[in-house]
Amino acid sequence: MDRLHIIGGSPLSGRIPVSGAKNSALKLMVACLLTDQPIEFTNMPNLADTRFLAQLLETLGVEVYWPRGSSTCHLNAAELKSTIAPYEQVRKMRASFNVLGPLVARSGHATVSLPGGCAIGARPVDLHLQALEAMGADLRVEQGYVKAAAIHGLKGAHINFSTVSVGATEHTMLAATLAKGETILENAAREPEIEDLAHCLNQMGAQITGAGTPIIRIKGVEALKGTTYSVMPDRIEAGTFAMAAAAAGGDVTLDGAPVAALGAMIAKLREAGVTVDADEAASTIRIRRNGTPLKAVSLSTQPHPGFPTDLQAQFMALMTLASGTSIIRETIFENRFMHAPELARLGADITVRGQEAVVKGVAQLTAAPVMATDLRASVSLVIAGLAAQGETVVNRIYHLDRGFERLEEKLGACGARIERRSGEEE
Ligand SMILES: CC(=O)N[C@H]1[C@@H](OP(=O)(O)OP(=O)(O)OC[C@H]2O[C@@H](n3ccc(=O)[nH]c3=O)[C@H](O)[C@@H]2O)O[C@H](CO)[C@@H](O)[C@@H]1O
Ligand SMILES: C=C(OP(=O)(O)O)C(=O)O
Repeated sequence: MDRLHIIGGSPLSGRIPVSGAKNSALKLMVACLLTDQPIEFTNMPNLADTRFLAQLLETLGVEVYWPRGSSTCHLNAAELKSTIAPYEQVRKMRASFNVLGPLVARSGHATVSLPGGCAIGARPVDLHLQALEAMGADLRVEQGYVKAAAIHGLKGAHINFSTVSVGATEHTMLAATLAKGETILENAAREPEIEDLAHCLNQMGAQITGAGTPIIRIKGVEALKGTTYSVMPDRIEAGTFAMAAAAAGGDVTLDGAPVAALGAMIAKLREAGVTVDADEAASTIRIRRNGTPLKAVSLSTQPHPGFPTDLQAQFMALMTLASGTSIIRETIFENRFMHAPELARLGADITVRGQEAVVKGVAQLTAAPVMATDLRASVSLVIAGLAAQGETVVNRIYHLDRGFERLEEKLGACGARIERRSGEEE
């Protein structure tokens, strides 16, 4: 099992290229199921999650051509050989569940394993299922699988989501592209990845308006066609490096950053006393902190355009070093503070009370062995390790490999002393 060894305490300096967005790529890849023509994705991040989804698509009959290390991925779903997404493949990665709607839209039926809960929360899929039912799918849940059929195709529906859900919004949007008639989604999620998916689907011939607002309209079409599409840059990866630079200190410029998608994060970093120069036209964000103390800043995670839950752990790592007390509220997932006890091993002072973490800043973190528990929690430990005195070992980094491409290489290029090693946990 791989682990990271980090010798902290030195500032970061240099440029970091931002990779394609995992959370966009996963839904874009699923869109290939909606057409029998080839699709080419560029700026595709090489991650455990995207490679894993490619394998599931292959199980369904999609021809995948994606050489190792390449950021261009070709998918061709000319003929599907299966409409069954097995437990082993959906259990390991929740985004796999999103093949359900497209398979039903294309083939009239599908059997897809329920994804189940995960470390950060229960994460039900009731909203996904309600939306597909509203579109005329006949659903049964048996032995952990959703069996769905719409032999005469899906039909447009008016759906008002009771909770803002990124996954349910994207899933329904995908399925509605081939439905008969118009689908209207109210209380839709507004995350930038939803706009990215809508742009790609529209390039494929879909008729979607309103993505990025709470009301999305999708006029169903007979068929979609192939396209070439560039995956948007990863705002969570960019935000993570911004916080690493802020925590370790130094001067780092992020290249190819989705500036407009990072408004809430940039505002919080500035409030904390970090100098942030964001240039939307150049797609760069420069982060500087040279000796200025960090100020404690409180926040509450919110659906976009609020502060993203996927950056909460990283911000907490930063706040462990601020002067004063910050209160961090997690409102999206019920169990997303597993990094708190691990950060405490590095000397952080954090008290978790339900959905709130009270972080009292300390003057210095000190190195320790720690354990990654989920994707963003893992990287928060890397951030803390970069700022801590001594050698921190982050164990179980397979979580990290789900969503960060060449992390050690990118940080190492800015002077971080970070190395991946294999073997027994430390
Ligand atoms: C692959 C991907 O893009 N993952 C992102 C996606 O996850 P995901 O799409 O799973 O997150 P959702 O936006 O759906 O979840 C938001 C909340 O709604 C609840 N809910 C969701 C669906 C449902 O049917 N019923 C229900 O109750 C969830 O349990 C959660 O409490 O958005 C999250 C919120 O920005 C991010 O943290 C994840 O990184
Ligand atoms: C929670 C995340 O991913 P997923 O929804 O795939 O679990 C994430 O990207 O932080």
